[in-house]
Amino acid sequence: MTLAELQALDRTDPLAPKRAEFLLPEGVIYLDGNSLGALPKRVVARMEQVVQAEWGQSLIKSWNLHGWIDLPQRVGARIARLIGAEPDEVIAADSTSVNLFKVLLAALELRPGRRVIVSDIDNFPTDLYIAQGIAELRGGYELRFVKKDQLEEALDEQTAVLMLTEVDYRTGYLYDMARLTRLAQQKGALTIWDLAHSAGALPVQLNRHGVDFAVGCGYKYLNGGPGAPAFLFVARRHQEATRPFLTGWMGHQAPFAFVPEYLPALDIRRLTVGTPGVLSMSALEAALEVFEGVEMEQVRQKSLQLTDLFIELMEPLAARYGFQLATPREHHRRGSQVAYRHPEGYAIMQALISQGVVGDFRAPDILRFGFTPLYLRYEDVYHAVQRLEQVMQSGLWQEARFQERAKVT
Ligand SMILES: Cc1ncc(COP(=O)(O)O)c(C=O)c1O
Ligand SMILES: Nc1c(O)cccc1C(=O)C[C@H](N)C(=O)O
Repeated sequence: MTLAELQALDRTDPLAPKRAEFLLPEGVIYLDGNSLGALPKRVVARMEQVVQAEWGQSLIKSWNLHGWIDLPQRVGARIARLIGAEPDEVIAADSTSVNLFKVLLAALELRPGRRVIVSDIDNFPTDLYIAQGIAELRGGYELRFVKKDQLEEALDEQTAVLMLTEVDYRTGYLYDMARLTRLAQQKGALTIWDLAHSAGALPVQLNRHGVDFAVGCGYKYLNGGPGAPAFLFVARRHQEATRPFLTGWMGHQAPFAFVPEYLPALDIRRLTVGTPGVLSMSALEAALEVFEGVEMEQVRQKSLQLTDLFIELMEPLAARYGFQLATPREHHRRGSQVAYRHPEGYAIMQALISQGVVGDFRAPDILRFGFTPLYLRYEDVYHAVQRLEQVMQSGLWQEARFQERAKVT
């Protein structure tokens, strides 16, 4: 497609007006919203209000006056709409890792006779680390971490939990949530889905597929800001039996009764622990307002068009410079990112970033490009590929080869 054709597409794109709701640096094409979402303008205004007016003027009265105490549930309810859940099944809290710890421990308790946790060996490491920690804490568990194509046969009558990330953080591979949930449940196991790379990126249907538990990030496609609170989902049918083990006072039935005995809250609040981070929760709440009036099907349609376009425009470069597509071409197996393998991936990405196209690198050899339909234009995809071509043609990437690796990639 030509640049003029892509600009015409941008003019008729129903999501195009959303871009103006973000603060984006001039001249930068941001393809890393799958790691840290861009800044919604309304977050800036909300921060000003929460800090100056609420904290500054109303001080402690704000917990009631400005609804600080209900933020985790309010934010959870907004996320619920995006992931196919009911408002009372989702709560914002802690980090994804901590939430995974809470729901994995609770899920194992719901399957007491079973001793196996199944996951993908290529899952995001924190998920695997949390399972390792829990297995050590509880003792007697087998961690069955296998390749994607062995997952099905790894499930058996000993399996307590199948724990997966819906979109593979490296390749963008999108799991069949419906099928894997069904297969696990047919064996009597429970499912935990990590939605870090799917919430806000594509339509998720937790209840339609009968998912038991889920967790996810607030700072990627939900744009809540660095270290934004994460969220967790517990299907209503499990809420009463789900035991909290991080039994902090915010998960108590009556936190302000200050009684010595722990009694879990009667609803999903039992999976909260301590005082919510009001500033970051407020930022996430404001960021989620950007999704008002947006249907996830719309987002998905544009996301697939953007990623299709990128793959298409990359074909000649892939052939000439040896980029190997690591992301499935099939729409139903692709998340909202495109990844290429290249032995010089790190240097190439550093050079590309220096030219204003921000993607990232994942060891050992993956160049990763995230596509966020709320603030990306079709035109951006064209320019991103052009700049990559310049980086390769000019040999600029070779200058980055011997640079020291950044601490955070
Ligand atoms: C799939 C997945 N799960 C979990 C995390 C980490 O979550 P947190 O740092 O909020 O614990 C990430 C990214 O950081 C991720 O990609
Ligand atoms: N959470 C991150 C951080 O604190 C620093 C740098 C990157 C991140 C990320 O989110 C990484 C991301 N989960 C990934 O898919 O690689």
